[in-house]
Amino acid sequence: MQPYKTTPSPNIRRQSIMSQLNTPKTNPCLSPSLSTVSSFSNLRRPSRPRSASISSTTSNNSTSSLTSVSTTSSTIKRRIFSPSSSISNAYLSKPHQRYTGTITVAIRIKPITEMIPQWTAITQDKISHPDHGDFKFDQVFGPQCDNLNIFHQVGADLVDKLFDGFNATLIAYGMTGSGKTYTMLGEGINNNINNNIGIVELCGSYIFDKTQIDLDNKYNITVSYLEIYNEKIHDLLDVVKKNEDLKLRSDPAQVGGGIHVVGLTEKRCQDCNELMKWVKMGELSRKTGKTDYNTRSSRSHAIIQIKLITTDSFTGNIRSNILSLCDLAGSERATAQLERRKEGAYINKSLLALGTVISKLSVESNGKDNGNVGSSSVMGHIPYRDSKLTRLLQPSLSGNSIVTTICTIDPRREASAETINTLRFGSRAKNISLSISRKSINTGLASGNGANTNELEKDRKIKELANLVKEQEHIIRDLTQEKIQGGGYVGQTLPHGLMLSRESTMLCENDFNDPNREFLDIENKLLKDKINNFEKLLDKDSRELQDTQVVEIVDMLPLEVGGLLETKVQGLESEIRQYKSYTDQLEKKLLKLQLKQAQPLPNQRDVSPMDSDGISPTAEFNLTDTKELEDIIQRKENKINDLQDMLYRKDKMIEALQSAKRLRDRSLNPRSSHSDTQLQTPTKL
Ligand SMILES: Nc1ncnc2c1ncn2[C@@H]1O[C@H](COP(=O)(O)OP(=O)(O)OP(=O)(O)O)[C@@H](O)[C@H]1O
Repeated sequence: MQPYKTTPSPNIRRQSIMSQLNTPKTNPCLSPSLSTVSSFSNLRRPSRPRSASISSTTSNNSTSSLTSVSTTSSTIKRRIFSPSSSISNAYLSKPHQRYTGTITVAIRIKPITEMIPQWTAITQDKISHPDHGDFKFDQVFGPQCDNLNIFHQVGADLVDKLFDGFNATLIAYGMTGSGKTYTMLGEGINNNINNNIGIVELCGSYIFDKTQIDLDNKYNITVSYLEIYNEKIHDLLDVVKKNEDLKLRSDPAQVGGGIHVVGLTEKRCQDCNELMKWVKMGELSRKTGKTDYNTRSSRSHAIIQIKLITTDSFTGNIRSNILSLCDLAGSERATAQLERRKEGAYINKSLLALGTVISKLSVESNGKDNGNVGSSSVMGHIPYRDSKLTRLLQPSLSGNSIVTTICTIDPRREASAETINTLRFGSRAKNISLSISRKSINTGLASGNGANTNELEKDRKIKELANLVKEQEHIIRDLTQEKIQGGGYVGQTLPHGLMLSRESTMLCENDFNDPNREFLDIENKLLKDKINNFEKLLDKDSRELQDTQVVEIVDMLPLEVGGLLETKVQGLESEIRQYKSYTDQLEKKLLKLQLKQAQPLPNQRDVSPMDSDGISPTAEFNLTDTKELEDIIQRKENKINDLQDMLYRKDKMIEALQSAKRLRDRSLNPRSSHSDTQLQTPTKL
């Protein structure tokens, strides 16, 4: 196979990558110069990896061509994938519904100045050790391999799957200083050297390149960047809260498939430059430090997530998929520095947890392969919760994502123990089988997907608010035309919560030159009259509410209400009794007065003591003057009328109280009192 060069030759540029990948060639990454120390017999480029297979028969992989373009920085030669019909054919073809295979594992050997020790024999997909045996992988990248080549072999495929509707995860794993960050982010991302751009940027370029040539779909791309430092999750894109420990929440509706980092910043990107701007910004916040093996060692696990939201231009259907790019912190032996030791303990602990999870999943997968699915020996508990790292990777490792792991190794003798560990990790991961279904498409606003819903919900809210603003503008215009006077509406809440301010009403008040004003005044008055009439009618309606209707309402009330009514009615009954005795007295007094009125004027001997109402009969009968007598009679008559009025009112009150009593009875025993719906005549007083 022809080596991939940093600046591809023109014929490579125009040549389909897939056609290169499918041609059996010598692995460019295993230079013959290494054959003196390693076994390079049978070095042939595999026809195309490897463990994964697509259940559908139509198999189209990435077919993009290369081009070399200058970026804004003229010193940096950046390679992106230019549009070509072959690309569009690749991902516009009918996507597969299911992906089955295993985790793809590639090994990357770091170049070293010294000779690679004799203890290894390296082939295209195998590393052999005299003591530890053979470790089989999907791909072994030799020290000559550059990031672009690695991207072709493992990265482009993941991006293609992302566009096919799968989630995809790429994990860089290896000991400190072995080249994980170099692989993921390239050389000197922090000092803009960028001679050898990393997988993240290459994936980003490819993603944006793909979106540009696809006229059938619209794309939204966001990026998030977090680190797990000393078991705390930090948002690397939030400079203010970058040290806040973000919480994890289980949410199956999430695009990634179940674990949601609460409050994690997502930045929308228009192109790859913007995406890389955020990545570089995040890198500045990432915790680094000097270790025995690496002058700028990443002290945290970092996960960049690129979310691709695809909207079908014709149907409006929406789908979200995530590409997770993980640059793990490196495993290391204890160091003298206290700070590094503490970090190292956290790193090692979480890597151990990841190793355990991988190991268990691997055993489980082997069990399945051996037909032991369901057997308790193989279906053990997977301890995802042992670390934040495994928790975050849980959705990816448990079947929500296609996973590729690049294990970086440092071939120096002194790192051999770590190298063996890494190889073991890689070969276990390779055993893990995946069966991933393509993310279903969400139809428009009825999306069931959490993240889509969020996006759509936001769009819907924006539309709703824009409509509201328009509506409110109309209301303001209408109100202004109606020339609201005297601030009658000030402070009132109008439709949709619009509060009319004093200023806006002033505006209306001050405009007296409107020719329609008189007409509007009349119309206003008519409307007010109408309201009054309606209010009266409503009043009448409530007064005329029949007792039978009330009974129906009472029947609907819960039984406990009966108890409350009972207490209330007992009070009312006692009031009735008091009123009754009072009205009895009044009646007697009235009778007495009526009798007196009917009798001839008494003489002085018949003088009665002063009445309790303050009218002294004595005073009356001493008078001889007829006019005065008439006055007295008149006053007596008035008094009688008053008392009769009072009696009438009492009568009504008793009537109401009795009605309440009946309601009480019915609510306590609704069935038996159904028949008794007629109003009883009030007690004759
Ligand atoms: N394939 C490679 N080619 C050239 N240089 C490399 C390669 N891999 C790593 N290096 C160099 O080795 C050093 C350590 O690499 P890097 O920081 O990527 O390691 P790491 O695995 O991320 O370590 P840590 O876990 O400590 O962060 C860097 O200076 C890097 O440029």
